[in-house]
Amino acid sequence: MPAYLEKERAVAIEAVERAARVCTAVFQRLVTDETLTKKDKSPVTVADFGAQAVVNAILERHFPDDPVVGEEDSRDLQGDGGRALREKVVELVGSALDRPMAADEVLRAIDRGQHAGGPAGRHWTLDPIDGTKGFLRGEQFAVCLALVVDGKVRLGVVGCPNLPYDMSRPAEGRGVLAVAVEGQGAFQRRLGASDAAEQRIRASGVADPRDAAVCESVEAGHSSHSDSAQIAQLLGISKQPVRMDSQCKYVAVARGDADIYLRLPVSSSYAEKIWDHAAGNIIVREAGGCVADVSGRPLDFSLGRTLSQNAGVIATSAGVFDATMAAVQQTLAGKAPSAS
Ligand SMILES: Nc1ncnc2c1ncn2[C@@H]1O[C@H](COP(=O)(O)O)[C@@H](OP(=O)(O)O)[C@H]1O
Ligand SMILES: [Mg+2]
Ligand SMILES: [Mg+2]
Ligand SMILES: [Mg+2]
Repeated sequence: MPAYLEKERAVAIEAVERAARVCTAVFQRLVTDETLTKKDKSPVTVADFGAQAVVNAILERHFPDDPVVGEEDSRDLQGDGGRALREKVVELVGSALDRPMAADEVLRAIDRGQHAGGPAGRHWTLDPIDGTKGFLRGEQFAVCLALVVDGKVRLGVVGCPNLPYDMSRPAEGRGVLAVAVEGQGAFQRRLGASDAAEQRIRASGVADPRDAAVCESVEAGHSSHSDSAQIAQLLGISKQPVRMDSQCKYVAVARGDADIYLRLPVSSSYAEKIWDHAAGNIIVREAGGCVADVSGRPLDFSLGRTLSQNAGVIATSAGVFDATMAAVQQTLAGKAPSAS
């Protein structure tokens, strides 16, 4: 009998591998001149669209009935205004899939990501490039894909093209793919390698919070750096936090490079998106770590496209979770983030 989600796992890995290749190819060629700005002010590039089209086309081929909750939509690629960008995306997708796709097929593939999500049945959730700002800076970013069944994340894949495979030996190359299926543990393999040997990964065994390493977003607009400094002080941590974009932070906790990932709300009106957390969440939990929001509640992926009942994210190795939550609550008590 095949293992639970065996085919889904293999297809998700293939999709993330191909999308990661799209992203790195674009970075080499286009990133300098093809940036536009979405309404939410986050930069989005031809690579976001190309990667979403590639992943959705692969998912559709293998699982035609599965809907997708994806970050991007094709609006910026439509009509005369979108022509130049559309042509680049179509060319990119054709070369990534080894077969040409017509423009309308590419737009349709991107818009397969418009599903509303929710508690019933299966859906995938995709962030074609998480950490867009890191991508544009040539730093960390990740291609993130997860499968949600009956409101719970059951499979997650995070591809990190710029993350060293082994942090203690950075000269040995970059490119990590982390994968986890519910109940089966978390693993890493080299991204883009013909040798796809997998290695089990585990969160750290650190027990004394003073020894913990903290990671957080590079962007102070995504997570409060001043609150994290206060939390670190309460925990007696003297080391500076490591700042890194994207769900690479979950991978860092899942393999013990870091012990605590803090994502502390800056605005009370911002709802975290499911594609920003689904894959990383299961990878940390299957590596033996813990994930909750700033109130200690588990992240609820059953409510649609956002984590509307959660605020912020705290992911840690198991031994420092309680102490971290206590310091988070002490720091945030009576401090409501602004509504802007
Ligand atoms: N005010 C805010 N608070 C928290 N996260 C935010 C935010 N505004 C944007 N983001 C999200 O932060 C993600 C990047 O996370 P990080 O800061 O950990 O690298 C972005 O994903 P994209 O880069 O896919 O757009 C975006 O969805
Ligand atoms: Mg975005
Ligand atoms: Mg994202
Ligand atoms: Mg994104």
